[in-house]
Parts: sequence; C-alpha cells; structure tokens
Amino acid sequence: MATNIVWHKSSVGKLHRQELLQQKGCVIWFTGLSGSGKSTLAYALCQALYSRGKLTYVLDGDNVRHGLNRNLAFKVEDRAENIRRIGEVAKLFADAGIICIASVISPYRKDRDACCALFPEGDFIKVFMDVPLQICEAKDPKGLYNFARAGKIKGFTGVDDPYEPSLNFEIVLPEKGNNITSPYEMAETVISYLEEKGYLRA
Ligand SMILES: Nc1ncnc2c1ncn2[C@@H]1O[C@H](COP(=O)(O)OS(=O)(=O)O)[C@@H](OP(=O)(O)O)[C@H]1O
Ligand SMILES: Nc1ncnc2c1ncn2[C@@H]1O[C@H](COP(=O)(O)OP(=O)(O)O)[C@@H](O)[C@H]1O
Repeated sequence: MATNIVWHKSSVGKLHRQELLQQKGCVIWFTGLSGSGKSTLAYALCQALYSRGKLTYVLDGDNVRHGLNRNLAFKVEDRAENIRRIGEVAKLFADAGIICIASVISPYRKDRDACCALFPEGDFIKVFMDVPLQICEAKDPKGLYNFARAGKIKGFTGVDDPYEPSLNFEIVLPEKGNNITSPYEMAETVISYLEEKGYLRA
C-alpha cells in the first residue's frame, strides 16, 4: 500500500473536457460468455459513435491481456484483478470525458459490482450479452470450447468455471420481444439508451 500520497487537483476538470467533446464520460460494460458477441458489438458501437462524432475507447479483455494484464491468468483472483484494473482504467477514460466501452467476460457479480461502485450513479452501464452456452459453443470461433471440452483448457467459463448473471443489468441483449440480433442494430439500441440518458451531449 502506498502511503503519504496527496491528490493533486487540476484546473481543467471533467466538465471542461466534456464541454470540449460535447459528450459525457461513462462506461458501457459488456459482460457475457466467450463467443456471446461482446467484442463484435463493442467495436460496432465504437464505429457507430465515431460516425456521430463521439469519442470512445474499447477495452477488450483479450487485448488488455496482451499488455497491462499480461501477468494474469484465469483463476478467481486473477480474473478479479483483471476486472479491477480494467474498471480503474475505465474510470480514467470516463474522467477524460470519453465513452469507454469494456468488453470482458467478468463472470463474477462481486467483481462487476466493485467496478460499478467506482462510478457516480448511472455512469457505469452494464450490458449483458444473453446468449446461451449452447449457441456460443456451437460457434466456437477460436476453438476454445473444443479445447475446454477436451480438457486442454482448465477453468473455461461456462464449461468448468462459473458465469454469475445479475438482476440489475441496464440493458440485456438481444432484447426479448424483438428480432434485433445484428451487431449494428444492437449498437443502435445502446445508442438510444445513451441519448435518452443524456450521455451524447455535454
Ligand atoms: N479459461 C478461460 N475462460 C474464459 N476465457 C478464456 C479462458 N482462457 C482463455 N480465454 C480467452 O480470454 C478471453 C477472456 O478474457 P477476459 O479478460 O474477458 O476474462 S475475465 O473477464 O477475466 O474472465 C476470452 O475472450 P472472449 O472469447 O472474447 O470472451 C477467451 O478468448
Ligand atoms: N450479433 C451477432 N450475430 C451473429 N453472429 C455474431 C454476432 N456477434 C458476434 N457474432 C459472431 O460470434 C462469434 C463470437 O463473437 P465475439 O464478438 O468474438 O464474441 P466474444 O467477444 O463475446 O467472445 C464471432 O464469430 C462473431 O462473428
């Protein structure tokens, strides 16, 4: 633990940066099984917001594990630390006025809730990719479910490691009751939410 540290205030604050960017910093947190479409939707949303002149940054689990989190594996404590660090980085991006899009399995409710608690009310928007295991496994674009079933990967989420859903997701996709399943259309659903909550203006 670091001691004797004092927060240094800046004369340029989050409100100034938001005014500059004409948007509000926040986090959209995509959670769900491997293969549920988190990354595809995250980058579709990034593209759609870019087209509207909005600044985003995607923190994708796979990508962050190539650098900042390269020393972490998939046991419970490592996943918790992975999520904690991504939550803290997302907080910095949101403070910068950026719409941060996180795309991580984040299987444990406790870890997601701890990240949420870092943010002002409403600024941490949890989106659950509600895609059943059988569908994710049937796609298996990286062949990882195949390896997990063969016992070549231990502790694979959904196979021999848990995914804990929550009751308090702001958005669940695909939404029940409509036929919207394309990433582009689902991105529009998220954008409608952001517009309604005022995140796309300063
Ligand atoms: N054991 C195990 N369980 C789950 N996933 C595994 C595992 N080993 C490797 N992978 C690959 O790592 C990607 C998930 O990384 P995350 O950082 O999102 O995981 S976590 O939030 O810390 O649980 C995940 O990416 P996505 O498929 O995009 O979800 C996998 O490609
Ligand atoms: N909305 C969608 N409809 C159909 N296929 C999709 C959709 N989103 C993603 N996919 C496909 O599903 C697979 C997994 O998507 P991906 O975004 O990598 O998931 P995750 O990041 O959750 O592992 C990929 O082959 C991708 O092309």
